[in-house]
Amino acid sequence: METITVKDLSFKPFISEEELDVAIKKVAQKINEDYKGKTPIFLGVLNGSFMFMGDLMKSINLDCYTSFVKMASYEGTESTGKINELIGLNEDIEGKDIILVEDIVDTGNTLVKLFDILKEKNPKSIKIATLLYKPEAYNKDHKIDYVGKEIPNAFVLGYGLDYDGLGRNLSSIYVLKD
Ligand SMILES: O=P(O)(O)OC[C@H]1O[C@H](OP(=O)(O)OP(=O)(O)O)[C@H](O)[C@@H]1O
Ligand SMILES: Nc1nc2[nH]cnc2c(=O)[nH]1
Repeated sequence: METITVKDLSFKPFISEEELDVAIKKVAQKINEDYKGKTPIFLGVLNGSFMFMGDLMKSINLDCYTSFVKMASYEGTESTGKINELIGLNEDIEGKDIILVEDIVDTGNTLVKLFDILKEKNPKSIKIATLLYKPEAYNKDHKIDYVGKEIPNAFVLGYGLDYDGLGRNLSSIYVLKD
């Protein structure tokens, strides 16, 4: 694996496909144990989670539902400021066990917004599974239940994660070269 260039930036190899595979299977195994006998709804957060979700679900052996949501944020009026809307949730989640699937938790802003919106729909439980987690950047109190890999506070690319829309198709993770 070599250095790659995406637009104006150079990235170097960071997490190989093999390492990702091991991390994902570990997360799946833990979820399989924790949710034995339950029928959770896995909710992938688009766009970034599509690859993780695909590989994770192949190792989940529970009866489960699989769906995707997306956060859309737009400018409201002066008094309402930025409005965050959850789109794509068609199922009724009341009384259901939800597992939110993210590619990365960085500051935690996205996670907290999603959590607040979902909580209003009265699910039985909401847990978070993320492939990558940046502990140095995270500034929220919310517990992150399943983490594939902890990484330093650097910009990463590939396996669903983009730079300006590009690079999501890379099958491993790269990090910005300094
Ligand atoms: O913890 P945070 O600082 O909120 O960052 C994490 C979020 O950022 C990325 O999504 P983004 O908004 O870039 O959308 P995308 O998945 O479509 O790329 C990523 O997929 C997470 O959802
Ligand atoms: N591509 C990419 N998106 C992110 N969103 C939050 N953190 C990151 C990151 O390190 N890389």
